[in-house]
Amino acid sequence: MSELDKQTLMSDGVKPQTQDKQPGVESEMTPEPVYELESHVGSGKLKGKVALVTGGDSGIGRAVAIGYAKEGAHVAIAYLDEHDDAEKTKQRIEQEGVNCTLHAGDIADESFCFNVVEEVVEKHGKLNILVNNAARQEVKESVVDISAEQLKRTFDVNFFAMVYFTKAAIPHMEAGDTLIYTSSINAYVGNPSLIDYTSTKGAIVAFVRSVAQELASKGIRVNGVAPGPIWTPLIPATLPEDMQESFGVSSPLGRPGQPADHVEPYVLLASEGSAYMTGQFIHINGGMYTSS
Ligand SMILES: NC(=O)C1=CN([C@@H]2O[C@H](COP(=O)(O)OP(=O)(O)OC[C@H]3O[C@@H](n4cnc5c(N)ncnc54)[C@H](O)[C@@H]3O)[C@@H](O)[C@H]2O)C=CC1
Ligand SMILES: CC(=O)C(C)=O
Repeated sequence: MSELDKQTLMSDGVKPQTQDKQPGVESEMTPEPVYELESHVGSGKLKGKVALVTGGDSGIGRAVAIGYAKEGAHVAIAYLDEHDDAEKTKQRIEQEGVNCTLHAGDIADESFCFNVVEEVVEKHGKLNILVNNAARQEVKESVVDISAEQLKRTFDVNFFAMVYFTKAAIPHMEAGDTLIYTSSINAYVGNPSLIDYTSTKGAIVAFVRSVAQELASKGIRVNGVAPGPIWTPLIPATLPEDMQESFGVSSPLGRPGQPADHVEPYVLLASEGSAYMTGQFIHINGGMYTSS
């Protein structure tokens, strides 16, 4: 049994629970997600680098932000308004002896995205790693129930914001720097109750493959991660309790994923260990989908 299985023992599934606002709050979850493992001992893979992680206050982004700090990177976090989660993450990052800055605001606003990048470069002097990870979702039974407002908001936050951050970051990046995007298993298998969300995740896959080709000649690598069912605030904040009943237990590995399952794959994509990878996606889904 892995350390993660021992710590979480969620092979019976999650206890369905609801939060009344999105983004959800990690400290209100029972059990709280596992975002850090003792088995991840930093070895300076990102020493002196500067990383910006959107959605880095909680869930997958928090795990990645702390993992990068353990590897020696200074970290900036963009998030909407979950200030308690963000402060807790900042405190943990600073325990690693690196700097952390918090940038609260709505990434649907293009000027906010450009300002965050400028603030990061001003404060830290450079930007080496951009993790485009923040997202939202709303369950609807049918495509005909998706309002124009929901469709626009989901694309604004999940896809257009990633494009804004990418455009803002590239002028500050050089050979060896990396861009990383969070997609979803849903982009590969479809999801009839998250059609707009799933479409944004498909757009991200196409975007990564295209930008990777553009930036290869500059030595800037562009990759992504496609998580499966992961126990994060997004779940109680957006999925009805009946959809949480079987969350992750039908995966071949028999449990929901945890944010901590993402740390070392995101470290790999940010570091020299993946020097010959670009335009690729790593699938973290307990074996629920096996392809590229
Ligand atoms: N939890 C899961 O089962 C899966 C999650 N993912 C993806 O993982 C990524 C991270 O999500 P989780 O860690 O699951 O949840 P989370 O709720 O911890 O993270 C979502 C983040 O997005 C940020 N955010 C949302 N709207 C924003 C806005 N308008 N402006 C600024 N920030 C905003 C929130 O502040 C939050 O930090 C997302 O891209 C999600 O689509 C993909 C597949 C499965
Ligand atoms: C699989 C997936 O993307 C969610 C959020 O459920």
